[in-house]
Amino acid sequence: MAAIQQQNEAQPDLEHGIDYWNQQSADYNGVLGGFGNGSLPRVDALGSRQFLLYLRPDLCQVESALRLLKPTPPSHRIRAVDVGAGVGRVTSDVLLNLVSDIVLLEPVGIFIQEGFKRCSASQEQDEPTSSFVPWKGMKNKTKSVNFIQGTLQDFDPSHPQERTKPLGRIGFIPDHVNDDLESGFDIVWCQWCLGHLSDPDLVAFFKRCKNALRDSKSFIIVKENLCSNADDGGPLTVFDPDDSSVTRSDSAWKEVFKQAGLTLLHQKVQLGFPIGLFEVKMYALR
Ligand SMILES: C[S@@+](CC[C@H](N)C(=O)[O-])C[C@H]1O[C@@H](n2cnc3c(N)ncnc32)[C@H](O)[C@@H]1O
Repeated sequence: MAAIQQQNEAQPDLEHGIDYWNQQSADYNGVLGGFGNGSLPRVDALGSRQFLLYLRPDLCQVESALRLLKPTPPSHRIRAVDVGAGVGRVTSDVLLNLVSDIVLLEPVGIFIQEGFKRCSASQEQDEPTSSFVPWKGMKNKTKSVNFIQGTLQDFDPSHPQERTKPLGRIGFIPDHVNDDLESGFDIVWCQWCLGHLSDPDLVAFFKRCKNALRDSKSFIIVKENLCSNADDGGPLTVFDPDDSSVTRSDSAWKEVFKQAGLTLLHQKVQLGFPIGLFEVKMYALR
């Protein structure tokens, strides 16, 4: 097993990370480090949707089936979990376009409350109140978002409500809500939050996610910043003391995937982001 080189010895600190995010504004600008008002959110969401549809072209059919079969939803509902979800940006702009049920996990109170508020408001109103993409399927209650406050370290997607604080479900309510939550996920979406975990915590988290995949078509998506590999091409991480997170190189990510027993199905660099940012890559794993 390759040793991961670090530019310094510091490791992510859970409380420091959460304190940092508590100081940011509960909006796209806050969760995107000041890049919430330009093209980045739209480019990011389009890249993510393309990546998902490459892996699961059938998700388009789920969307059209939901429209055609209203008000009776199709028997096979596609379920995703959006972890470290901030104000629900990925949920609203990526996942609700393509899947039927989402569990949104976020530890920071101001972020998850904002996501919950926007999602509730979209049930009542004909048009979204902001320039955000509407929460598709919320108004007619064909889709659902389940809000859970908790950390990646504590979260077990096989038992989403253990060691977390369930805040409520908006939209579609199945007959057996708890059974539904415990029956595994088609997609686990992890974006711009895994740097808050040390390697051992991340490996353990991935193993729990792998166990919670619903079937042979299910996968985990990791969309994260990359630093350069070490000079010899080996894994490297860079620590950021501001938010107490690590940025991993491509080799460092692949080393962690290997330790977690995950197979890489597909990978793609996100294009079109402003110059000067870290490279961002999407990995699909099972
Ligand atoms: C850069 S924001 C990204 C939010 C969202 N994934 C997005 O792409 O819009 C990082 C998020 O990670 C969350 N976070 C930080 N530490 C965490 C932890 N230990 N467990 C879960 N989420 C965490 C923060 O609260 C914040 O919402």
